[in-house]
Amino acid sequence: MAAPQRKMISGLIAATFTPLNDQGEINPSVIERYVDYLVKEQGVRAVFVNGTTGESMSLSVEERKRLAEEWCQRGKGKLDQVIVHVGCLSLKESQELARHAADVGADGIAVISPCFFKPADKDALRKFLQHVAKAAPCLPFYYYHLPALTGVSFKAMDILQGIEDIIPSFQGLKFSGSDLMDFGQCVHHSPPHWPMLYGMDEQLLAALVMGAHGAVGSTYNYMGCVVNRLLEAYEKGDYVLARSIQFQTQEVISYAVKQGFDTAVNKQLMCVVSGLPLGPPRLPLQECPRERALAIARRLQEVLGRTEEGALETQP
Ligand SMILES: CC(=O)N[C@H](C=O)[C@@H](O)[C@H](O)[C@H](O)CO
Ligand SMILES: CC(=O)C(=O)O
Repeated sequence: MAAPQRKMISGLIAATFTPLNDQGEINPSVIERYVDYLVKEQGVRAVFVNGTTGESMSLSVEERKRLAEEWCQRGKGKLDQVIVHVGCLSLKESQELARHAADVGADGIAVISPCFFKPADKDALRKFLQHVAKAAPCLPFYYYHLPALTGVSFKAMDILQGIEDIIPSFQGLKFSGSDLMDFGQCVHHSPPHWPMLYGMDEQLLAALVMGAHGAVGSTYNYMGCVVNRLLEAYEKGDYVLARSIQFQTQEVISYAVKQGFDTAVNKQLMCVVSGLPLGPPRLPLQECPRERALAIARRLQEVLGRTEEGALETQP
């Protein structure tokens, strides 16, 4: 069965954090407020749930199901799309999550490569993806390319080539790598209705030039409103403004990197900026000192302020 036609996803997609309570249990009750925060405060209307940022590999299958369900339910009428990442080390678990995502009304599923036993070649990975996709044949399927974390670095282009023949529901790519030639080849050789989504927030503008339709990232949780202006400027052909906004987000991210930016720090930063009680990360990640997140938040505040002024300065 072919996947039904849905509106092609574009623009910014926030890779969501997983709310935990102080006991370290998932806390889905925060998700309703989280949705409202993204929509109202960040102008972000699409989410990528249970990915890297959501610490999916540290969650149980049951927890991932509960979170996917809550995001789909709470997002109804508010979010344009809820994409659920269902990649696991176990094919069976990925299939179970794919079926579940279809049952709870997700708009798409994404899968990374297994990364303990790694696929020996691109065909092994393509077969793995195919077997997951088959469990939810009506859901648009995205390949999530994340070589730095999976250690699986076949060219995304080699995974995509002719993939619609083995995965009829194949629908696009989330490319979290820095190889813009590979990304460009994916754009060049894919049908125009496959969204090509870029995942390194610090160099989104370069990916837009290369043909990205949108972006999935962690920083859109708290810099979505700023990066939306980058997208607008790019659409209008104001590359000077687009670049100055990208430079500003780079300043925030590079400052954060100097403070030891990882998913734990990122989550704490989101708590500080949004006021949402997202709780600690789960082991093996460890909570970062609040002072560190506050310092990054302050930098962010300064830079976002400058973005406003910078934007005004370049207006005609
Ligand atoms: C590995 C990882 O989590 N990547 C995120 C999503 O793809 C990004 O949004 C980064 O957090 C961001 O680009 C900052 O480096
Ligand atoms: C950032 C991203 O795409 C993820 O959390 O998976």
